[in-house]
Amino acid sequence: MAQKSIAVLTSGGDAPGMNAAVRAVVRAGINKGMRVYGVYRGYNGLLNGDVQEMNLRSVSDIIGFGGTMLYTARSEEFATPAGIKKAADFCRSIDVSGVVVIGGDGSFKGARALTNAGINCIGIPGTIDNDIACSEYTVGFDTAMNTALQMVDRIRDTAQSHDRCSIVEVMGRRCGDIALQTGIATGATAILVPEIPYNIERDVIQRIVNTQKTGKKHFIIVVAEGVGKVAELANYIENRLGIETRATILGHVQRGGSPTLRDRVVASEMGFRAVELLEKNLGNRVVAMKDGKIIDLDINEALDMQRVFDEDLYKIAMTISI
Ligand SMILES: Nc1ncnc2c1ncn2[C@@H]1O[C@H](COP(=O)(O)OP(=O)(O)O)[C@@H](O)[C@H]1O
Ligand SMILES: O=P(O)(O)OC[C@H]1O[C@](O)(COP(=O)(O)O)[C@@H](O)[C@@H]1O
Ligand SMILES: [Mg+2]
Repeated sequence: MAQKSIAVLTSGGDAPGMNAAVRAVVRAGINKGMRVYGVYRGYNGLLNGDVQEMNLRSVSDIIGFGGTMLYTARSEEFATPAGIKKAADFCRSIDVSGVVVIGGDGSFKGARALTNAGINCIGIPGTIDNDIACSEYTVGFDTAMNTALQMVDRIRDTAQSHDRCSIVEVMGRRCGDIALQTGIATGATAILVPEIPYNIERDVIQRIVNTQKTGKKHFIIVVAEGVGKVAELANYIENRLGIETRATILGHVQRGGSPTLRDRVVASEMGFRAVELLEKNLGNRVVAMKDGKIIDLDINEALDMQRVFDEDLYKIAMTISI
């Protein structure tokens, strides 16, 4: 029987742990007797023929590195019928029958389109945002949260020294998970997320005033990117309460850095599962986490799911940060 060839690519925003997933795909594939190609710069690599056959040593020493050794991109050309056909034709030209796509929901739509064009694709959730509905965990989330935690702890030191209020915006696109987790872990007086409608007077000002009454003099407010407007909020608090207030947007610092143990382990498990699926000639599936276990499910089912925000955790945060 001819040797099976598969490929692996990273797409959309990078996330710490993507390298660990690439390593797992390459090593598991070779271990199963497959030829494994690394595709550079997301789907663009399939359009430009920018691929390299990997060996066991091609992925040495990358498990602890942030970013992605395969680089990543957002490709407009790929997301067209002509682009998808071109990518599928290129895969056929090098005998690649399956592709592991490590990325977010946009990348999964691309994986579905490529599978429909005849190349089996398996998605692995790789994004710091944790915004993939089908999976309770996405590779990169733990590292990003821990980076945000360290940064907010530092901001708290200076806010405390100056009796100030500090507002910190964290990433997450339309998802408030990084904000919620970071807010709890840093004891934020208020946490604003896009999933929960808020009222500035009730959910920020009143919470600050209540804690002032019990002697608190510095305040951390964590705001999700999907809520934004942190400079306006800082002005509002300063004018309304006379508390000196500073706003910080953490930004891309959250996307970098060495992946945590959790991200390395989950990425390794997910990469291995993706190769097992391709070995069985399955496509159009997404690897995910459910109840702490690695599962896989149909990509259409995955893309149709609606994310559920952890309102119970939000209520706990609001109850104990007083
Ligand atoms: N509906 C779609 N059909 C085909 N390809 C898509 C589709 N949506 C996104 N893609 C491809 O996936 C890439 C990454 O998607 P994007 O939404 O930017 O990031 P992420 O995967 O992190 O959510 C896009 O640049 C595009 O090439
Ligand atoms: O790096 P860019 O293009 O500025 O994009 C920023 C966005 O990417 C993210 O960091 C990660 O999102 P994706 O994984 O979906 O690409 C978001 O939190 C943020 O909104
Ligand atoms: Mg996304």
